[in-house]
Amino acid sequence: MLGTGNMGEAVLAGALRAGLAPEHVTATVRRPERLQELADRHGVRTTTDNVAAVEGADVVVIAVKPKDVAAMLTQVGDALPHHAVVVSVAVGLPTSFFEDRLPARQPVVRVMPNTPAAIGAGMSVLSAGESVTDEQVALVEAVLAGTGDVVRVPEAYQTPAAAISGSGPAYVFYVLDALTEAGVAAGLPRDLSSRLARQTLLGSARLIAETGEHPALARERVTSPGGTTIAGLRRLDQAAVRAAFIDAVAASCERAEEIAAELGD
Ligand SMILES: NC(=O)C1=CN([C@@H]2O[C@H](COP(=O)(O)OP(=O)(O)OC[C@H]3O[C@@H](n4cnc5c(N)ncnc54)[C@H](O)[C@@H]3O)[C@@H](O)[C@H]2O)C=CC1
Ligand SMILES: O=C(O)[C@@H]1CCC=N1
Repeated sequence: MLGTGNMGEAVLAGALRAGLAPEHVTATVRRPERLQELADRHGVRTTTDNVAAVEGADVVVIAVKPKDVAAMLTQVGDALPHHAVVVSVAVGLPTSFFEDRLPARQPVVRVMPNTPAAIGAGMSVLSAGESVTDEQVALVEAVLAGTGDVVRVPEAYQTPAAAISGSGPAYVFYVLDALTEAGVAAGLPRDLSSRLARQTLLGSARLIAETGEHPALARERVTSPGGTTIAGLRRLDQAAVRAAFIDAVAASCERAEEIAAELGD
């Protein structure tokens, strides 16, 4: 794991929970004070030496910010074992960005995970590059299996997928925070409001997951004619909340394209 920050550590934690042996994992960081912290929390080997970390590796996950990826590839490219699958989680950067900067035929897999990976409840979308075998994709899927659901998609879907499932937890936390504040505004103690909002979000998500029901139908079953819910939904429609979500996802997609353009691909 090269660059073990928020996302890298979440993927690491999920994979370890599902049985990946910590002694087979090396996590790199830039700041030496993170070395002991990561080793204590996860039992993995840690180092600031990216080149040493990739020696003998079968899978090399690159989890630095998109702007730091090119320098990382320059640094480790020649040290990568030929068979090592390079897995990128960087938003915006296509597999060709990596293939153009790595030795010929180095296998590259692009993954967009999300932070619930840390507790095995993540969503990852995966796309294989030019030189990846089915066995190598299966190996990456096996590593990711502990982080939650994994789906293989055409690479063209990576940008919108990043906007829905990659950034999505932030939007959901935003809604949770807003609902909690709304409860406080309506007179509930903060702890109680937070508990009601959190369990409602969890229960609603589980209900949809377990019944497979369309969310619009599930919403209709909460909405009594002339009742309280329709009064609230009407305000959400007046505030164009649905359109705001559509705009938010479009803005996220635009930003992904911008990042790719800024970084040369
Ligand atoms: N945060 C999220 O929810 C998601 C992030 N991503 C992607 O994950 C990547 C990382 O994002 P975050 O974890 O949020 O950022 P972060 O800043 O928390 O993590 C990046 C880590 O890389 C380290 N780093 C930078 N250069 C390094 C080097 N040369 N050697 C070793 N370590 C180095 C930094 O010190 C930092 O700990 C990005 O490419 C982002 O697009 C993808 C999906 C979701
Ligand atoms: O905000 C970002 O750029 C990253 C990518 C998807 C989620 N977080």
